[in-house]
Amino acid sequence: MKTKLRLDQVAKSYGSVRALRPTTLDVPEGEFLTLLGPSGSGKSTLLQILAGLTACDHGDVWIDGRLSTDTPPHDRGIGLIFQNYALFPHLTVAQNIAFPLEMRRLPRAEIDRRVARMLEVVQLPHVGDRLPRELSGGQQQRVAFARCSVYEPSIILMDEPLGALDKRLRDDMQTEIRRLHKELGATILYVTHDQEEAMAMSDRICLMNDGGIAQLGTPSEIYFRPRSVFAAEFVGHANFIAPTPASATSKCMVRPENIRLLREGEKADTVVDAILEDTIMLGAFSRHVARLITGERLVAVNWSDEKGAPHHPGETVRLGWDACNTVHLAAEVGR
Ligand SMILES: Nc1ncnc2c1ncn2[C@@H]1O[C@H](COP(=O)(O)OP(=O)(O)OP(=O)(O)O)[C@@H](O)[C@H]1O
Repeated sequence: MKTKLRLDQVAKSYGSVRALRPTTLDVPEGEFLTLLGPSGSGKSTLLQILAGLTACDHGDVWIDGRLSTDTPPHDRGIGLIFQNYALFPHLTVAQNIAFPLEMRRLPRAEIDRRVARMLEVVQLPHVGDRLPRELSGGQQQRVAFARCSVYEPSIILMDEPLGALDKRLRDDMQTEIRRLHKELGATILYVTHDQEEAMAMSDRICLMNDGGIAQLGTPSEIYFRPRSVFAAEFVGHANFIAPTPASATSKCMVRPENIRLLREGEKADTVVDAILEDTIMLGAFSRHVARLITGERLVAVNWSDEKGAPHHPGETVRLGWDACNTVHLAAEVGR
């Protein structure tokens, strides 16, 4: 697969603040890559360097196989969408979308054709004559996407584009952005600090911490095979368990759905006794919280069982998990 974007040992500091440690990252053409991480982990800095809006102190940026470290933003062929995607309030939706094409002095007929097509793509064919304030937040977001995509950038950078929207609208827009990604075939770099959003949307997730890449992998790899305590805790719930004497790692982890509340006589590679503190029935799943003699709490999420004996807080239960579901963690990966 052709590499679309490459960061080679790119680093950035603001005075004494190290916003980005020397970072190397390859993004293949057509990939949807999400930068996920806590506030201040360097996500926006990385995106801004790619966009050319911030200069890096060290390293190089390659776009489409061309050295682009010093290329000005408007010559990078990159579309940008940020959280405060300001549409021009005094221009109609169609005029907003046409704007980048007018800047590029395309013929009028070509502009009209592309604007009409983009309005179809974002499924807003009838709002071209409206002003932005006559649209809902989600519709405005789609217009912003149309304005950014209309000149067909092959790379689109999005920094928390759904941050300002409510949950329902976010869900709809996530689906919409995925659909547009497929339709346009663009390479998308997407910044969020919302792990569920990252899981739902990405081909790969670049998990960032403390100005560096903590882990790079598919959503499934990051969830099931986190390499560090940070990665295990940042994505999903992590049950930390004592490492076996033979293992060289400092900590081990099991996901809640891999810990079973064992029935009478049921076996598992590791079995521990615990006091059940709480059971919450969530529909298809039930979530159990149990305390070990050592005081640690484990969370188990199992299929709900209508016919099984009901569980009560305070009762002693047996929890079990299998060796293949035990993940060995290195504490300091990515630091
Ligand atoms: N212009 C600036 N001047 C000084 N420090 C900055 C500047 N921009 C970013 N920083 C610092 O660099 C670090 C990384 O910031 P960055 O915005 O890249 O993080 P982020 O992961 O995008 O965070 P958030 O999710 O809060 O947007 C932070 O410590 C931040 O305070």
